[in-house]
Amino acid sequence: MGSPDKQTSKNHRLCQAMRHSVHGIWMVVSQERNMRYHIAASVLVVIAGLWLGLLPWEWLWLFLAIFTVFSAEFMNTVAETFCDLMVGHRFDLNVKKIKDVSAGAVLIAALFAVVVGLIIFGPRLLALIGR
Ligand SMILES: Nc1ncnc2c1ncn2[C@@H]1O[C@H](COP(=O)(O)OP(=O)(O)OP(=O)(O)O)[C@@H](O)[C@H]1O
Repeated sequence: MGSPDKQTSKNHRLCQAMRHSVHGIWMVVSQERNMRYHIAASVLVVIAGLWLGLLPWEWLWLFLAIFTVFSAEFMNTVAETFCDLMVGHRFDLNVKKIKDVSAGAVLIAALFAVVVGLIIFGPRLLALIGR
């Protein structure tokens, strides 16, 4: 993706808003290593789900977990970027609190995803091992 445009006014068209949203998604995916780990893990989980033939309600829980983690990572990136904009490399106790709490939110979302994964895949994997 090229250098960002210099627009500071509101979006006037839906396609303009969409373009900026896609740019935002691309920035997180291309710049945040953890986001790429989340995507890789999600792709593996979806492949495993297809292989094991999950039920519709199981897919719903899985996608809820996946998108909860993605959303938390996006908000974490927003918090980190805003903090860095405010204080740069200067140590600040409030910035530490914001960044740590924000990282904690991602961790909680990831734990939720692990629990959902265990509930959905655990019995199936045990059955496969026990064959
Ligand atoms: N300006 C700052 N003032 C105080 N503490 C900071 C500051 N910048 C970073 N920290 C501390 O360092 C930790 C790591 O900060 P950083 O911005 O690198 O987050 P990260 O979670 O490692 O980033 P990423 O999500 O990109 O991997 C923060 O959780 C916070 O405790």
